[in-house]
Amino acid sequence: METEFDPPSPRIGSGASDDTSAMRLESLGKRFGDKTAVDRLHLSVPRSSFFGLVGPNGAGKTTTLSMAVGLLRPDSGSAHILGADVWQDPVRAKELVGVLPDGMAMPERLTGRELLTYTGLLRGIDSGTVAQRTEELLDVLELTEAGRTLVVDYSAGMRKKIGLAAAMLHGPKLLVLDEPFEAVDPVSAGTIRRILQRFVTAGNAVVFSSHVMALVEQLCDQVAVIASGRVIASGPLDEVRAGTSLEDAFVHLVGGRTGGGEGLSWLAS
Ligand SMILES: Nc1ncnc2c1ncn2[C@@H]1O[C@H](COP(=O)(O)OP(=O)(O)OP(=O)(O)O)[C@@H](O)[C@H]1O
Repeated sequence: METEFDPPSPRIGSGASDDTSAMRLESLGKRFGDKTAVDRLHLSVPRSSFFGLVGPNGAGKTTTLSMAVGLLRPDSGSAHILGADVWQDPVRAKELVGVLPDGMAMPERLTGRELLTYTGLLRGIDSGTVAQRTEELLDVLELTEAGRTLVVDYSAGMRKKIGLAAAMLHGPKLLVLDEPFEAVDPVSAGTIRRILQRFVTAGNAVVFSSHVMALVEQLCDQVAVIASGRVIASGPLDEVRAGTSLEDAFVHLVGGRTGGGEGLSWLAS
């Protein structure tokens, strides 16, 4: 297991020629005013891995993932996706990655089907392939009916699913998903899990953030814990949880408070 005090592992190299990582972040930094959201963060995601990113609220997960995929410009450091520099070679990097951002802004006045068609054509995919993939994705994600509904009328879970479909449409090699299971019903969550597992089995990689430790334990072979904008532990799931549950390891690593029963006496009276 790597901790922030360990020397960088051999996986964390430098330069685009190191192609052993699906995603490699080096000394990534971002400040918002006085607030350091991401603090010289290093992270290496092996190819063919199902990688879970966990951390307390405000730890910097969304900011990190946004910089990793080219949605937010870092103040410092670099991000590579399968050897492509996200900020020097954005077109190549964006061919390789599919992204489900947190709270993604969507064209609200399109139907789900139109959204996927528009996304595919913008990606430069021929219209026949776009039409075929669109129908397949709508079917698999149980959105066939919703394909005729305007996105503005979608529920939170439907938004996640159509966002995931849009992320997968161009056949990326890496999926970066911010809270992909949030607000998704259990049946759809099972479908998404199976789709992602097949994607990884085929040699691709998934990075996703979640607050649901049981889900991360169930799906991921690799995990990183982020706190205060830094990776405080990273590596194979079994090494990070070190014989305990991931939840216990998480609380231990981030120094969680065990209290909560004291105070708020007015509420319990
Ligand atoms: N656009 C912004 N402007 C100012 N501060 C920001 C902005 N985006 C994020 N932050 C701050 O940066 C820190 C990291 O936020 P971030 O959203 O990356 O955390 P997170 O780990 O994804 O949190 P959560 O688990 O609650 O979603 C927080 O303190 C947040 O308030």
